[in-house]
Formats: sequence, C-alpha cells, structure tokens
Amino acid sequence: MGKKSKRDRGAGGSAGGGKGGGSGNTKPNGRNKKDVREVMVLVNELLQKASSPGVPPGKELEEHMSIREVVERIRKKQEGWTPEPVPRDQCFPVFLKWLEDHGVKTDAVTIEQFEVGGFGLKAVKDIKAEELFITIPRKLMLTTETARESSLGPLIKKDRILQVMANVSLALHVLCEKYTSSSFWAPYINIFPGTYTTPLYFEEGEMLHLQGSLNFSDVLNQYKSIARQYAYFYKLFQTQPEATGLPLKECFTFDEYRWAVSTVMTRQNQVPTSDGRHLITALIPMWDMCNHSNGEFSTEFNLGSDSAECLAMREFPADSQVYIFYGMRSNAEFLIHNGFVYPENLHDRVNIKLGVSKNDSLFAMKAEVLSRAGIHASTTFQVHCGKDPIPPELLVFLRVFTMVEGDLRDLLTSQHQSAYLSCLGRLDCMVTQEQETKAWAFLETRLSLLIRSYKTSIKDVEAELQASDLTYHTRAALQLKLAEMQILSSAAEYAKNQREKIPQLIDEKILQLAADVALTVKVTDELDGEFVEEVLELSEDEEDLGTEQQGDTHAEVTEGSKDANGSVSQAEESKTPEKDSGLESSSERESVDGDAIKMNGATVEANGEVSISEKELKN
Ligand SMILES: C[S@@+](CC[C@H](N)C(=O)[O-])C[C@H]1O[C@@H](n2cnc3c(N)ncnc32)[C@H](O)[C@@H]1O
Repeated sequence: MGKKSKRDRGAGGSAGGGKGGGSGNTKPNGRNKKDVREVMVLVNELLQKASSPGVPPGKELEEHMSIREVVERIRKKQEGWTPEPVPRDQCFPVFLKWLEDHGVKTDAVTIEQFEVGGFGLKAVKDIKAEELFITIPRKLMLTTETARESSLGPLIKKDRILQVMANVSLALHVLCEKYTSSSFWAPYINIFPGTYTTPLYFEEGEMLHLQGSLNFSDVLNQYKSIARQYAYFYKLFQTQPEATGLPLKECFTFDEYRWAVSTVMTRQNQVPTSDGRHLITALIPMWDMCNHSNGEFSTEFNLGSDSAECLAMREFPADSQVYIFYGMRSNAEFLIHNGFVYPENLHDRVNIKLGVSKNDSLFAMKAEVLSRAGIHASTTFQVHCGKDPIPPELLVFLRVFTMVEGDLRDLLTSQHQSAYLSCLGRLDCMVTQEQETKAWAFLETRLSLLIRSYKTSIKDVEAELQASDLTYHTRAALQLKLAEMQILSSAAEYAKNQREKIPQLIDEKILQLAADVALTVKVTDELDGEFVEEVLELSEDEEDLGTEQQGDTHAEVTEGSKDANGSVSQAEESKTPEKDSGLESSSERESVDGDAIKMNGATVEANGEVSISEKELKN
C-alpha cells in the first residue's frame, strides 16, 4: 500500500456535514471562550466521576445517573459546536462514484433501505452461494495503519493509550478525517449514519428498560468507559502540542466522540497487514453496508490482490437483501457493540456467575478439583439458547459443586483423573445418581431465581413489546430482556427434564458412572476447561444427549490456507495481555468491539477489542 501522502486525496471533497457524518468543515457555531472554560471544568468533574473504581453491586445505576448528569451538562454547553448533518442517502451517489473511480465493481449489489437494519445491500441479480460479489482494495480502507500515517500519527506515537487502544485511535482517525474537507475518505465517511442505536445513545428512560437484565451493568460500564475516555481525550486535545494542528481541538464534543466510537464499534473488522503477519482493525467501505443474519463467515482477505473479497454465504436471489455473518455473538454483544438485538440469533447465550462458597466445608477440595479441570472456583458460565443449553465446563462445575467428600477424594487420587474430569463434562456420565440429581436441581433453582430477579414475566415483556409507540432503543432493551429470560427459562426446563429422566437413563445404561467411563476414555487435549476427547467407546445415544461441543465465542485466529495469498498470523491487537479481558471486567477495562471476517481461509471472529486497565487510563 502506498503512503497516504501519495494517495489521490481530492476525490471526496466535502459533502458538507451529513446525517451520514458530514465532513464538518464549516466553523463551529456558538463556541465561545466562556463555554470552552466551563466545559473544561465539567470535563474534569466527568473524568473524576468516571474514573472511580467499581461501585458496590446495586449502586451502578446511581453512579451512572451521576455520570450522565455531567455528560448532559457538557452536551448542553456544546450545542451548536458542530454542523448539522446532511441526510446520508444524498451522499450515496458520490460514494458509489468514488468506489468506481478506484476500481470497485458494484454491479452485483446496490445500497437500499430495508425495514429492519436500516440501509443494507440488495442483490441486483441472482447471486449464487460462494459467488464473489464485492472486492474492496486495502487502499480504500480506514485502518489503524492509516491512522498512524495520518495527521494523528504524532499523537498516537506519544500517547500510550492511543498506542494500546488501536480502535480508539481508529475512532479518532475517523473523526479527524470527517473534519478534513479534503480527506481522501470523505465520500465514505459522509455515508455513515448520523446517529447510532448503541446504548451510548439511550436516553435515561430507555436505559431503565434494561434494569433487571443480566447485562445491565455491562451497558452502564460501557457508558462509563466512553465518558472517561471522552474526558481524557478532551483534556489531551486542549493541552498536547501534537494536537495543535488537528481539527479535534475544536470539534471534539461528547456527541462526536460517541459517534466516532459507535462508527468503529458497529463497522470494524480485522484485516491482515500487507505482509500478512498481523491483524489490524479496519473499516471496509461498501462491505460494511451488509447487515447481519445467521450463517457463516464468507469474507476473505486476499493478500495477493491486497483486497477484501466478499463471497455470498448463501444464494441471494435478485432483489433480496444480501447479508453477511458478523460472528457467534450473543444478543447482549449485538446490542452493546452493534446497537441491535437479533431475535433469530442461533448463537444467543447469557452469562451466569457461579461460585463455590468459601464457607463450604469442602471449598478447598472443590476448588482444587475445579482448578485441575481448568475452571476457577468462582466464574462466569454461559447458558445457551436452543436444545443444548449447558456447555461442558458448566456441567463439570455443577457436578463438582454437588460432590460429596468421598467422591472428591476419589477424584483427587484417581489414576485416571484427566479422563474422569473430562467425563464430568459429558451428559452421559455422572458421579452418582444422588449427586446427579442434586446438580440438576441446583441449576434449576439457580436459573429460576435469576428469572425471578427480572421482576417481570416473559408474558409481560411480550405484551410490552406489542405497543406500537416504542422507541427503537426501548424495543431493543425489551427484546434483550425477553431473549435472556427465554434462555434462562428454557434452560431451567431442560435442567428439570434432565433431573427427572435420571432413573430412566440409568436403567437404559445411557447414563453411566464417570469413574467407569473414564477407564475407556483417552484424553488427548485439554484447553481452558474445554475438553477435547477421543472417546474409545461412545454411547450410541450420545448425540441425542447433546454432548456436542459448543462453538467457541472468543476471538480465534487459525492458520490460513497455505495458498498463494499466504497465511494469517495471530492478531496484532489480540497479542496484548489485555486482549482476553472481555466485558465481564469492563469496569476496569476499555474495549470497543467489532465484527468478523474470514481471511485466506482463516476464520477470525474479529472482536478486535483492545483493552486497557483503568490505571493506565488514569496515568
Ligand atoms: C456494518 S453496519 C451495516 C450497515 C448499516 N445498516 C447502515 O445503515 O450503515 C451494522 C449496523 O447495521 C444494523 N444491522 C445489521 N444487521 C442487523 C440486523 N440483523 N438487525 C438489525 N439491525 C442490523 C445495526 O445498526 C448495525 O450496527
């Protein structure tokens, strides 16, 4: 890829603001010295409030309201600081011409507005499964590399946070380019939505509809993180000499920051660097107009032609919407990072926290057994939608949690310990009948308690959703709550059924003692509590019992096919120690999440999240 300074940078020009993210090259109105001074005072207050360590459970909403109150005062002061947007659809023709001028063929698809998902791509002819329908060269992409090569480069070089949080630097890059009228990417940036539906845009009342949701604190944490980042960068732009020449000094309002962050969160992906050695975060024009549906990854990065190639994940008849698959995300992840809930989501799941009490007289033994299985004594487990809601690691936990002292001792001294532990993650194994009954009863009770904590019922939420005057955000909040409750409720029903059919399964020899089965199992690998096993003698009914492994939901980079395009190596960002922090610890971490892409045959669920500890942010 040529250096940015050598690019054709005259193609876009300013489309003049734009609901789709206009370039904003007009002088901001209403920005006077007094307002600027007052905003700085408020920003200091915001930084202090949003940097406080986690609050005790039950106090998160109070904290959120206090942060939101300062944010709203800042937003009020900043009214009129940035230009009004122009409707994005007016900018599509210039965008399509820009693509064409840079060699992108768009004869298979066109941009169209749809009832669900807003704008998307429509097939203009029959597209066959696996047919290549769009190719986007790297030179058109906005990436963390182009950020470093841009006017933002010196600041990225200097600021530790921008170095570590690649996608925050991408968000600021987008913002800088938006306010640079001669930006090469202006035709692209002008078609971005003017606002988003991520929870960062939820009004106070809309946010409250998420109360009771298992993900409420994650949503509040996301808001807190973005508020903290905003305050941090606002101060930085006012004080750092490296920021002097940047348009950010004048246009960096809270609204513009949440817009830039949401742009990146909802559209980002990962592509390999030109040498194929690292993955970097990128915004891919046109390809990112595809909405999501269930399916599989179908985009590859061709290092030979240095382009992202999007293949149809299934057949798309002419005039139908062309979808891609964003990855195996839960609806909570979709809402928090993409601003929508997908009721048909085949990969939906909820996180539940379970732990062995330190007051349990068998705590030490249980914690030891769990640790040998790669499971912490207090951890978060996933409960899935569909017919196999309980993943193996949760099953192991439930069984160890309900084991009696003798069984724990037997397991700890067993010669076949690994195999035994592996069997505990299988539905066709049990420790004893009594323990098995206790394990499922415990899960059923625990799930029922969680359902009760919503203080509403599935029926009531369904009824609320019938109202025709709900805002998009309120509907999404209710849809998320409903999806969570449905997963918990059907998993509770599943646990009840499992418990009730224990005697019958034992009679039919479908359910056997784990200690016996362990003698017939050779353990070949053991990964973070996920058991990969080679079963020498499998029960015929194993599939019916749902012992299949659940799909991995974390970022995964596998070796690409060794073709002419080369292979893809471990993600640059994902090598950072913060990478695996995830949202469960988001009170301490920053992250901006993205979608998924398959490159050179390498499947990448490109969460693209870059996180940083709160301490570092404060420094
Ligand atoms: C990569 S963009 C796709 C293009 C986008 N619709 C637009 O108008 O620019 C991702 C965004 O599209 C919307 N979206 C994608 N798939 C969706 C779906 N299945 N249901 C609802 N919204 C969807 C969400 O707002 C999401 O953040």
